[in-house]
Amino acid sequence: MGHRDLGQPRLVVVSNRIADPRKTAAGGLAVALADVLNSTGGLWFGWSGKIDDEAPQGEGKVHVTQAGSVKLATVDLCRADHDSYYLGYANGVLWPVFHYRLDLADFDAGYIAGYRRVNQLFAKKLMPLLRPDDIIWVHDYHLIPLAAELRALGCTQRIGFFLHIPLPPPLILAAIPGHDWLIRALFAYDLVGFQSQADLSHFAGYVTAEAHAQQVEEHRWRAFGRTLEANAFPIGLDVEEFTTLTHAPEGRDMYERMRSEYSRRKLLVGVDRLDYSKGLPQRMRAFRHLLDKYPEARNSATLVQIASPSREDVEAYNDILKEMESLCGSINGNFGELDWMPVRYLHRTVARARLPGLYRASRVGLVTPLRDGMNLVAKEFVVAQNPEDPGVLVLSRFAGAAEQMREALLVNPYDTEGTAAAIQLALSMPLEERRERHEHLMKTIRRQDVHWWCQSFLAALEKAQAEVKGTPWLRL
Ligand SMILES: O=P(O)(O)OC[C@H]1O[C@H](O[C@H]2O[C@H](CO)[C@@H](O)[C@H](O)[C@H]2O)[C@H](O)[C@@H](O)[C@@H]1O
Ligand SMILES: O=c1ccn([C@@H]2O[C@H](COP(=O)(O)OP(=O)(O)O)[C@@H](O)[C@H]2O)c(=O)[nH]1
Repeated sequence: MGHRDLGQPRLVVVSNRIADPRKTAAGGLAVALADVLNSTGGLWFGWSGKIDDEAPQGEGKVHVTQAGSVKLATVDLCRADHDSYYLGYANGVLWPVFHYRLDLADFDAGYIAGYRRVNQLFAKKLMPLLRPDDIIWVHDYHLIPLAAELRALGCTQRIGFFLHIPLPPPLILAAIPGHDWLIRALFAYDLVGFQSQADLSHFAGYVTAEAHAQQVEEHRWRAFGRTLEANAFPIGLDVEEFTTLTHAPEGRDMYERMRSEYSRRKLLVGVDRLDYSKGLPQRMRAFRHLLDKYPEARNSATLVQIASPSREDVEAYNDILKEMESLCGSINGNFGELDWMPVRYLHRTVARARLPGLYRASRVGLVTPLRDGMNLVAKEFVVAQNPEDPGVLVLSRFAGAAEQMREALLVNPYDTEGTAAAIQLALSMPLEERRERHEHLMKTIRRQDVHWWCQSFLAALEKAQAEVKGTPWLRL
């Protein structure tokens, strides 16, 4: 995909997390959007990552810089806004509920006001930067009401929304106090995209049952006086970029080092943010079961688990760190030998440039979330493999990626024995079967890459009927 031509609408991307698109970032959303904007150019607007203790509530300084063909505009947040919007509502309410974890949600009534204030702030700061023919693409659960706030300020441009995380079944969604407000806000967009068909069907179920929406065409629903298009657009990788990274000096160096360190053993690898949705304790228990039940794995399989620190100020994340340390410690204590430690656990972020070498040196990739919007690590692991001697992906059926990646070994991460058996199968899989599975997975990953994702979403948005002028505006 080349830069958007003169005369074509400019792409404006809005997301909470932004990154310099010329550098690598951790977190699937920032990685994917940097890849997209690097090839299209445009404006990327979001939170600066800074907290300004001087700023009053609902206010923040805007910083504008140029990064190659991308203009970056970022806003600071004051502590109270950051805490109620990002830690509170986005990551204390929406994240757990959208990942089916009502038990972890903190329905503090104060959070929603901060969430709304920051969405209003984003709308206010973005408006003056917009051109009449811009096409605006808003990302993720932090910014669901942004289009409605922009519309309230007179924005008539096309606006699309993509949800990177799962959308739960209607009755789980309906547990959020004010859920109707959130879904009503979605109808201010012209197009809403989801990661999977499962998410799309939950959306259809919710709007039909709770908002009495009418389905007017295959992918169009009418409610609150507006018609909205919704569809599934599974996010992909920049396969070329990741392949280049694999063969770059840093990738090769990492590969060589891992191979020589583990020349006598088979490596298993896990790379995740330390998040309860990623199923890390369940993975450790499955690995422990493997060592217990399949003695041939002892002294011959080593699991390298990277757990990148994440959202440490959100209460629901407190326990997982201790649980992981205790599980890894007890596995090493019980099964380790003087010359072999079963688990190498790193509680830190590893630079993305080093990951392909680690993936390529591993016989098994473990991607076993309890729920995940997509999971780009699953795709990265496959792309980094040597096609002549590829490793095997063990993938949770509850990751969005499982809808596309049927040739992985699909597991139920809650089933310790079943997951251990799949790991054992992966460790002993014959070369021919590994090659066949890898070839099929690569075909899908190449066909539905990040450029396909971006082009198909934007093509649908450009076609979506502009119903903005003269629409009686739904006030939130
Ligand atoms: O920004 P953070 O709070 O540090 O969190 C990092 C990102 O996590 C989530 O990523 C999701 O998007 C990925 C790409 O589509 C997808 O593969 C993954 O399954 C999702 O969990 C979150 O949705 C992003 O907003 C965060 O930036
Ligand atoms: O220590 C780490 C951990 C993760 N990542 C990257 O962060 C992204 C994680 O995206 P994913 O979709 O798997 O999950 P998310 O963290 O966005 O929920 C992937 O590109 C990883 O390569 C990284 O660079 N270093």
